[in-house]
Amino acid sequence: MIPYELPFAENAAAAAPAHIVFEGLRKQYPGLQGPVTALHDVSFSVARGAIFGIIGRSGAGKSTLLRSINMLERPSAGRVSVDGVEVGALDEDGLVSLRRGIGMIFQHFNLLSAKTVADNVGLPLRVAGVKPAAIRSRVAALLDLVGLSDKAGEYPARLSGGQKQRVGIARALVHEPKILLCDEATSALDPETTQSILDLLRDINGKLGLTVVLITHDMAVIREICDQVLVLDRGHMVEQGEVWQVFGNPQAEATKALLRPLQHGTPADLAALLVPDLQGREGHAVLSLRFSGRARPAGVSLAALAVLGPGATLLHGGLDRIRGHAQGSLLVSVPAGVLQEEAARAALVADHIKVLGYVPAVAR
Ligand SMILES: Nc1ncnc2c1ncn2[C@@H]1O[C@H](COP(=O)(O)OP(=O)(O)OP(=O)(O)O)[C@@H](O)[C@H]1O
Repeated sequence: MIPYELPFAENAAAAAPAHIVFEGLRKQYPGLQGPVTALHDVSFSVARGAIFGIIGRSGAGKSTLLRSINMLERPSAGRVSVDGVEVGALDEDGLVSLRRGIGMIFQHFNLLSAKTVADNVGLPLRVAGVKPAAIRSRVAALLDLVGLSDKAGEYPARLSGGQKQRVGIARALVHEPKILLCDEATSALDPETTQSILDLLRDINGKLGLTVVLITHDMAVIREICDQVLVLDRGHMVEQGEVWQVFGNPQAEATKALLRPLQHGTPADLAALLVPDLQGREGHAVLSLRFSGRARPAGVSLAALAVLGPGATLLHGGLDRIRGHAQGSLLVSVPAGVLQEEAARAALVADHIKVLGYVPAVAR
């Protein structure tokens, strides 16, 4: 019998035309001990309507790369194009108009404390000379979009971090941008608030068709919201692709290190029991099964797991669903000698299977 499999959708954004293109981007800053190269020959593109994540450790070059999109940082070499226009070649008026089409939100919100929520959101429109009535209606619509209609008259000091970021998002959207840049937008927030802000960003991406480019050092943010990810390491692009692919089969050391906190390692109590072989004693083998989401995107059928036999025990691990691909790892114990590694591989279609060690019967 063929097990029923849930359908899964491939990411449409991956096939969409490029909205932002980076070609051979290099950035050097002057430093006390000579120039610091923050970006080395970075080339990639961001599809229109995608949520694109840039991740890397501190100092990897994320901010420099993000800020090159609206020319807050000018590259030392190479070019950035938005909608086919090279942004480095724009004159002052061109830059003003480019920046109106690119909203930006920040880790520390950058709100003006002496202005109310409504005034913070409306300020860019006032600066642009928009009439007060039009400002009022636009601000009201945006506060409604971010769920803050009842806070229009409040001052930022009386808002929570999540509410302040919602104001930041509303302000970033005043000029109806086509691109939203998010600079560590959830790094100052607790996990629950982070989730609500990511939900809002996804909602805005869907409703307004915005292209979202975000930088973060947190792989959980990438997993939660992004379609595509680029990994930077000391200014070099070390990995790029669809999020499920990069998570399911990371290649670069930097990616593996960034993913480690999210992975189900071997719990310490179990690791303490493991021996390299049983030396003729009875016991269990502990296997690690890893599923990358490629072979069985819809999930791992219980019928496939049943091949491990009635003596098998699921010990630890789990599957995540990333953009329609189920992936993760399971630690299982099976009576030693009953199951050959190759047989398990063939039956389970696990992408990676490894014997971690053995637990002698007495210690189990
Ligand atoms: N204005 C500057 N002058 C000199 N060096 C700079 C400047 N801005 C950034 N750098 C250097 O460029 C490199 C990349 O910095 P960048 O801020 O882009 O990294 P990042 O990945 O965003 O780091 P973080 O996560 O800590 O913000 C670092 O070595 C940094 O010290």
